[in-house]
Amino acid sequence: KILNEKRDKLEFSKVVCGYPLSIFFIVVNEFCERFSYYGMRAVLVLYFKYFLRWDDDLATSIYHTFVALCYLTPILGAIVADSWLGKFKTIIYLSIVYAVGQVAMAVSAIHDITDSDRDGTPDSMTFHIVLSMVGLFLIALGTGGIKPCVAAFGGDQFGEHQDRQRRTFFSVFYLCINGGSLLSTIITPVLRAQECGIYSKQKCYSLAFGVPAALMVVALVVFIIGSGMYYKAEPQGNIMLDVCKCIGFAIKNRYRHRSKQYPKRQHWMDWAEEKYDKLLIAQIKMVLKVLFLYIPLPMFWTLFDQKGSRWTLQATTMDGNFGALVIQPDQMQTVNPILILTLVPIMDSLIYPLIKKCGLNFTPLKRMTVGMLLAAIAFVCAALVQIQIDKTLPTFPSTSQSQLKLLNMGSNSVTVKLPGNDALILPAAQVYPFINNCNTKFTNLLPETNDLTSKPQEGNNAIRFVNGMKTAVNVSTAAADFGLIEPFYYSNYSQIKNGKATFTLRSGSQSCEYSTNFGFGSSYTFFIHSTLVFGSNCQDSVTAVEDIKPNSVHMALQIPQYFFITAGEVMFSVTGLEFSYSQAPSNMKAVLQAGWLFTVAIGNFIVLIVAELAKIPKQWAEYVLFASLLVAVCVIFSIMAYFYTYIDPTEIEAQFKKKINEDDEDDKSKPGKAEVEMVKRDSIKCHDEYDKATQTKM
Ligand SMILES: N[C@@H](Cc1ccc(O)cc1)C(=O)NCC(=O)O
Repeated sequence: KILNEKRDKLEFSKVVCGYPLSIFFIVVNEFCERFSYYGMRAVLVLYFKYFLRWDDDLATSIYHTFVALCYLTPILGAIVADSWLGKFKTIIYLSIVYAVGQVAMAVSAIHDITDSDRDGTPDSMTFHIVLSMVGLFLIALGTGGIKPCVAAFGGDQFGEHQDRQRRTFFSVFYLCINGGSLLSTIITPVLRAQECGIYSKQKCYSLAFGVPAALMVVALVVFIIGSGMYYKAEPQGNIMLDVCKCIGFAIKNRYRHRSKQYPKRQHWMDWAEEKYDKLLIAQIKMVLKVLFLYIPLPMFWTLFDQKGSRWTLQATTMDGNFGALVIQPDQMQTVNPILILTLVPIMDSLIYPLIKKCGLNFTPLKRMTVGMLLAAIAFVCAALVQIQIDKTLPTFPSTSQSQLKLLNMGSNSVTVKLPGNDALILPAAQVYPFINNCNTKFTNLLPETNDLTSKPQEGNNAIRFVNGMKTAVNVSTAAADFGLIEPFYYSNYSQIKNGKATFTLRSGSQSCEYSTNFGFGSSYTFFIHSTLVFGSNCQDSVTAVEDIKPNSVHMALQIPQYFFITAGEVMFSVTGLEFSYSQAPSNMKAVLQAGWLFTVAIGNFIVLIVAELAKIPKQWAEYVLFASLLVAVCVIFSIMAYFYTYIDPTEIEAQFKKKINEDDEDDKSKPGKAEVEMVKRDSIKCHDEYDKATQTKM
């Protein structure tokens, strides 16, 4: 009945170029949903840091917890879909939850709501924190819950004879994911940078969250419009409960019959045969076989998800000047979806057919193995880039050392003699950095200062001023205020972005301007000469002393690592998504999709654990460690894959149903046995549906 219903539905539904029209609504829905998710995610850490005023550690932890939660909730969504509501209703209900969550985030970012004194900052941070946490929880529930359902629901729209089209669908589906995420990761940071507000203008996080919220509503509406065209498989009872009970019974029964007197069975699940239907046992075997194969997979995601963390940090120590275009470190991540949009069509229409033409059978599991190797190569590239960067980094004092910097404020060179060191000549307006073991004490040389102990963060430049004049000077730029600097004293460091900066130097009512260009990640001490005359050009009266060189390794060097990780993603992830669908029994498609997504969640946890425990001092060595781990895991996976036999679940299910049907016919001719069988079958819910399906099919 089910198969016939599906065939009827598919025959009735409109077909465009061999594809069911319903697919159009599903891919547009995915495009909008991914826009919503990645758009919101792109500004989330900044929202925590600058709106909620959390420190870096708290912001990063909550961010990663949220991402991990988004990949844990698919299990919940899949269970609800496969056992209770069906995929269609699950997608609708959870999309509403999702949209409410996005709206909650947008509202939580309106500072005016609690800004009663109208000073631009919220007065009750608790309100904003609670609302945003509720919002994030609903989003995680929604995005994760619908994720396995949408992919599986799309797969359901194809008939048995449409294998090729279904494979293409999964590729197009992946393109839509990346099209949506690419657009949103470009757009939402721009929206965030706008200023908005009712009483006072602040960075517009509410707009940056509001647009993704609107897109989620669009996703829901588009999905509902397609409603009449979908094939909607009915859920077949609480299948997960049946599966758990069946596995539990098999284990218990096996344990009860552990003595040697009982003959062994082919598979440990066969110990459930006394109580459970053979079809259900066969379906569980299919799922377990695939889940077993999933065990090594989280390692791929462990490497893949470091794009957003370690690789972005690496980019902060690099030069992002691409001529007309200046790329910020976090914008480098958009290389991934851009490459996906080019690589998926190339792979599908050129590389895979070419490999097939060469007579090679490039099976899904082989593709996934190659995908893992490519990700390992990407990390080797990252390590090589890191080695280049390390060569350009300054030497900072270790915990047992101190640093002394001497600045000659005079107009002539001076000779300096430090205890236990040779005399040195220090030219005018120059800094001499001196790293010294803590046991040598210098007294009365310089007042205590908090100097830099690492490269400036996020590709910014750390700038300070030293005032060599006899009068106090006020220094400011559009982005920073250095305050009033007393005579022969220095300001604190301020962070300045790359590009041209103009500093205004002011003393009383008089002022002058000093302009200069900055690269990425440098540090300068600007020395204001005693000869400066306000009201005239002060360009020649300020000397820039370079404390830390600007980043000199170009960000373009990250492109090879992005290329390899994305090529790996196309081979691993796009293939894995389709593999999880095609190898799942009909009643557990969403569950296996959720299993696939669960490997992503585990991968994210491994990042957190390894980063915490390993504490490898050299970043390049950590990259090499991750690459080696993935190669080791890849070898294990290829051995497991070698022993995996591909199945056609529809075919197996049909054979079982046919067999059950034949047995039924036999039983009808044997008086009394049919009743016994009926009682047995009543206890297995899914059995009936399949039985009927086979009868109609035949
Ligand atoms: N390639 C990722 C999407 C992506 C986009 C932008 C980024 O900065 C990072 C990742 C992908 O396709 N993921 C699968 C998914 O379902 O989201």
